[in-house]
Amino acid sequence: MTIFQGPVFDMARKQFTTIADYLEIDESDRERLLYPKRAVAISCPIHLDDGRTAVFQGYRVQHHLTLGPTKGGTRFAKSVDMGEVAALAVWMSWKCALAGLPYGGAKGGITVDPSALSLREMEALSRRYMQELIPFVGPHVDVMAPDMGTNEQVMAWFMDTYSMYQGRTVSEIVTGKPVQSGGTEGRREATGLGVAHLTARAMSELAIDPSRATAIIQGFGNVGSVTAFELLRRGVKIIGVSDHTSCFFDRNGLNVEAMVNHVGRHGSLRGFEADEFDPVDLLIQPCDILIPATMERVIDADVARGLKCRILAEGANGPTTPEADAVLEDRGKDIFVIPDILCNAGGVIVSYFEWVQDLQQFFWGYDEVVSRLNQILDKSFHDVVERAKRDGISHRTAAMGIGVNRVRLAKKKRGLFP
Ligand SMILES: NC(=O)C1=CN([C@@H]2O[C@H](COP(=O)(O)OP(=O)(O)OC[C@H]3O[C@@H](n4cnc5c(N)ncnc54)[C@H](O)[C@@H]3O)[C@@H](O)[C@H]2O)C=CC1
Ligand SMILES: O=C(O)CCC(=O)C(=O)O
Repeated sequence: MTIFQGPVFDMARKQFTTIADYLEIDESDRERLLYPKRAVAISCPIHLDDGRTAVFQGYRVQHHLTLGPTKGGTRFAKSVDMGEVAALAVWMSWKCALAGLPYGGAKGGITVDPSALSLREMEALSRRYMQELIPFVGPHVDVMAPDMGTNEQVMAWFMDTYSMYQGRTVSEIVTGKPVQSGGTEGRREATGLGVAHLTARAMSELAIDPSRATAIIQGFGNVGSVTAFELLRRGVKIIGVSDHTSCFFDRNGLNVEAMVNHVGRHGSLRGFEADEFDPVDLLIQPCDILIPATMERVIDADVARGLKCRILAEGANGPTTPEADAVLEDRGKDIFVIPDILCNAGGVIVSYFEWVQDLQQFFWGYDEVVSRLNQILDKSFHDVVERAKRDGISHRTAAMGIGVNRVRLAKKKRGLFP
């Protein structure tokens, strides 16, 4: 019996079994690699604007501490539970190892609909969450960052709350902060920039001309909107976009800039245009590039059978179920998959740069950040594609295989005492 349960953790467990079989990892070593080292559950009471007190459930899971501090985002969403954040923490470990970062994986969050909170309530909840976690985090223990439902402002509140407790500014306690508060140039855009950069690499592998390519993007938050903008800048036509409120599709291309402005003013795509598309059908429309940038498990076996894209670039974490992966395998690899732990690694890579800059109090310019980001992404992309070709395996198995093996070797070298 384990506290890590539910469909998302099951998915991480199934994927791990596939990788452990591929790497021929001993049965006796498997649990040590898969199960998180630490998991904290907290209650966060806050005063609501109407005077009532509400208690929100929060979590933080630290998957392994073998390579350095743990690292990963904080999610505010209705779906958050221990199983979901544990799976996301496990994926962070493989992601960091694939990119060669000196971190284990972590993830945390609060079960809440952030759109139902006022700004004051959001600040109270963010500060209370960090305050409850102070005994369990630290710049060399566990370093948080943004994820779904959180942003630069939430990171600034986290940093301020931790710093007040320490009696000095500790900017290296979280990443993804505003540049004005010790953040790095480029972190806000990093995940989307990385998704677009790797999508361009995939287009070049498949000899697709960006100026003739079309893309559909599910999710128009940090990752989805920056990816849309960056692909557009590279000449790709964005024909489909959705968020949790609305869905739009136009073969002639959507006005991405107007959409970004609308979301900036209204918080979502609701009311952008009257002419809406059925979100259930969006993912299976013909296009060159499909980018899921929302929740886990949106591409199940049925959706996978219906996909008509040539590149599946996973901006989200865990968008494709293991059953869908099996369908994609059966389809004979006609879709070039850029798996999540490779595709969306730009965020944590630039978070690493932010942490390093904060520790040194020596800051880099935007061009340096992006050039170092692209170097790491290019190497990871090359490693994954070559490993997949060499061993006749999927890109996901190759990416996770590289990540899991690096963690396994690090644990093996350190040994187990007594
Ligand atoms: N922010 C980051 O740096 C990173 C984020 N990710 C992953 O990318 C994904 C998106 O994260 P962010 O963009 O940061 O979140 P966000 O909170 O900025 O945006 C989320 C977007 O998804 C939409 N959405 C939520 N549920 C939906 C549904 N059922 N159908 C359609 N749209 C839906 C929301 O309306 C919003 O547009 C998540 O899986 C996250 O874990 C991965 C790596 C880094
Ligand atoms: O920037 C980070 O530390 C983590 C980003 C994240 O949560 C993710 O890659 O899923």
